Amino acid sequence: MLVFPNAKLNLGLYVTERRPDGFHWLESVFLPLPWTDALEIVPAPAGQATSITLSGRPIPGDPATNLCLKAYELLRADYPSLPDAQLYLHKMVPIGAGLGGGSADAAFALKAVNDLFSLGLSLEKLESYARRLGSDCAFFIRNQPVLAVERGDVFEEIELLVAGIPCVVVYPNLHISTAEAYGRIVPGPPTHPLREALAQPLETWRDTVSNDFEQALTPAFPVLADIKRQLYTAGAAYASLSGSGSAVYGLWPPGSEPAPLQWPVEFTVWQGRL
Ligand SMILES: C[C@](O)(CO)[C@H](O)COP(=O)(O)OP(=O)(O)OC[C@H]1O[C@@H](n2ccc(N)nc2=O)[C@H](O)[C@@H]1O
Ligand SMILES: Nc1ncnc2c1ncn2[C@@H]1O[C@H](COP(=O)(O)OP(=O)(O)OP(=O)(O)O)[C@@H](O)[C@H]1O
Repeated sequence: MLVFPNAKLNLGLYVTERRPDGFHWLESVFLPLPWTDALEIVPAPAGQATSITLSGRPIPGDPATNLCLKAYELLRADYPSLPDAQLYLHKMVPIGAGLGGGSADAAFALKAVNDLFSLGLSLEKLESYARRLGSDCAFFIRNQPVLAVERGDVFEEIELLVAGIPCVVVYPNLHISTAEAYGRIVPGPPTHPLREALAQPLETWRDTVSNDFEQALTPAFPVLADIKRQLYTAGAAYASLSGSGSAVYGLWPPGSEPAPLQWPVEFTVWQGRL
């Protein structure tokens, strides 16, 4: 079975409180972004153990710790009749980018195994497995715009008029560790209530919708502010860091087009529509 795990963007992100377990409460809107990896899962030939073959962008760390394998093993612990499998991951979404790429791979692996081996798991059950693999992971089960609260893994419905609008995402080839980024945050309440701010026209978001990681990370990584400035110069109506960075994105009003932009060769840029 071949699936295409997509990335996500955070539209506003407020880290409101540190929890006793070291995690944080947050409030953010998650949007699916059609920038994808490719993941294939097939039953292994007789006598061959479960394995993963990686291609594309190099993933730091031991392949044995890949989140796709972790997802497979998590289900196998509860469904021992699952056969050995071969996983093939072609990585295209930048890592340590705030785009949730690893979490998407894990969530899509859960969904693919559920379909391939007819486990019959409900979306709620898949979400509860996903939560055990990472805070961002549960979002990718339903993979639709939501207001995320608590650890970023509890969702409320939200109506947004962003489908199809032009978007540019810029990854400055800078891996920011999520744990380290949270370590730089001083939690506090949102400056503007997110749901209300996002109900207003796109052009107003610049003044009312922000990501707490931006202020926390920009002193150490001024390139993030440079990219944001360039996106606004190219006509973006709204620009922001995604998640804990380092990807920065711009959104353009419906019917408009980003002005041509020049980026250093080591940057990776995605341009398309939401
Ligand atoms: C920044 C976001 O991408 C916003 O969507 C997410 O909150 C990050 O989610 P994630 O990458 O799935 O994070 P996890 O793999 O669960 O956790 C990585 C590390 O981030 C920190 N972490 C994560 C989520 C959260 N609500 N509070 C935290 O403090 C913890 O130090 C944790 O050890
Ligand atoms: N399939 C995978 N894709 C990416 N990273 C993976 C994967 N499996 C395991 N990892 C590990 O997770 C780390 C990346 O996690 P990290 O949370 O920083 O980035 P991310 O998944 O790209 O998204 P985000 O920055 O939004 O959390 C990598 O350093 C790698 O060791």
